[in-house]
Amino acid sequence: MKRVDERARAGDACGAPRAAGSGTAGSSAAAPAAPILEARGLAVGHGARPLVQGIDLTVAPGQVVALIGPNGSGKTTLLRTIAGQLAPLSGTLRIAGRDAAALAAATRARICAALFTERPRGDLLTCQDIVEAGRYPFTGRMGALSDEDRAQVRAAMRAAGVWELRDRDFAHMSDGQRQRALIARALCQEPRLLILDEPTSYLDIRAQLDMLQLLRRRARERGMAVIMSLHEIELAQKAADWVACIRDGRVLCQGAPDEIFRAPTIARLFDLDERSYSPLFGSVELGAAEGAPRVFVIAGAGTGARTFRELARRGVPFASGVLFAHDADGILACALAACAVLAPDFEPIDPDALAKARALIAGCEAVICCADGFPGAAAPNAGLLEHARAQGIPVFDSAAAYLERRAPSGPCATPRS
Ligand SMILES: Nc1ncnc2c1ncn2[C@@H]1O[C@H](COP(=O)(O)OP(=O)(O)OP(=O)(O)O)[C@@H](O)[C@H]1O
Repeated sequence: MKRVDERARAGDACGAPRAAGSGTAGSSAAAPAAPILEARGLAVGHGARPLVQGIDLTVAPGQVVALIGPNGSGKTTLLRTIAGQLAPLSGTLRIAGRDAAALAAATRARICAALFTERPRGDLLTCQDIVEAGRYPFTGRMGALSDEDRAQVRAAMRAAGVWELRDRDFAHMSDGQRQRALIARALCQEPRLLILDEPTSYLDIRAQLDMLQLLRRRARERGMAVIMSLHEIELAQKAADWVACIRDGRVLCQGAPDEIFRAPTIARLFDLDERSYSPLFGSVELGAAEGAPRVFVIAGAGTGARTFRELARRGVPFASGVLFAHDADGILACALAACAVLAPDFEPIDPDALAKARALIAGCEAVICCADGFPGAAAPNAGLLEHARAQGIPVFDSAAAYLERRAPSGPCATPRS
């Protein structure tokens, strides 16, 4: 148990760790713990030609680092290099303070566990047999498990939610169940550095959250460091302490999630329209329907979300306003509306914004009013409803009501009083 205790102390000493990275973000005031992984000027690739180069990355004990970037950018290649499956092309790579190239396989296996997307065949093996393989770096030549090893296996299987499946034929488990078993195998290896390639693949949303919470707990309580690639950027935003963005053969930028998950950075990394990414929710929307607005939606305080999404799904371009900029409807309208009229939060709505909204209403075939009322600073929006009625523009109370009465290809057929 000495090994575990020492590691736990390393985690405690680490506190809330922060990687040095390449300096794109600020630095912690606390003395940094000795890094478990340190790359300087590292180049990785499959042949002589580097795929990603100039990689400066530091991972401290207890830290969860996410690699994000488009398909084929080299995240797996970097992880395979860290795991020792590929040799670095140039630069330095140090693991637990030692040159990674000089680490014997057995030594590396006592420091690092890795899980990639390939699956072991597992013919004639049970789920527990597969997980037990994670203890082999610590067993003797014969591979006999001690009571302590078995306890570690049981604890890891329980933590990963596969203890109940221990006797199942591994080859006949579902993809998600196998993924959880392989995570248990990696965890029972008690790595100081856990290397995971797309660990959330195959997992349902509940299992994804459970797994990421488990990793965070291990990082916090035992000082285990994690470096993983993630395609779900909203999960990376929530689970990682540090995020490295890989694209165009380099680490485009790296930093704490608050620094990375901003619309311009994510839009540039994935070639997205800036408006479609919401840093507040960490989510990506499908985007606005094309064309001039046909409907004007009066909403606010989250009352418009269903209507916005329904119109977007049906390909109906819409405008909305006047919305407070950081109201949930204001944020969503920025992504889904052809035109959103916004006002500063908690301030009286500016007459210019109201005039703009009235002009948009005049160009629409219908108004959908989702708002229950117009309290406080939203009071002037009541005038928009009156304006629509005075203009003879039909008013509906939901997207469904509007879509039902709309002529298939023309303007709205039946006005609502
Ligand atoms: N064994 C290999 N030999 C040669 N090239 C390879 C090999 N494996 C991957 N590549 C290439 O290296 C590039 C980077 O692949 P890699 O799997 O590292 O990207 P990734 O960022 O993990 O992608 P994804 O998000 O799609 O999983 C790709 O162009 C890929 O075709």
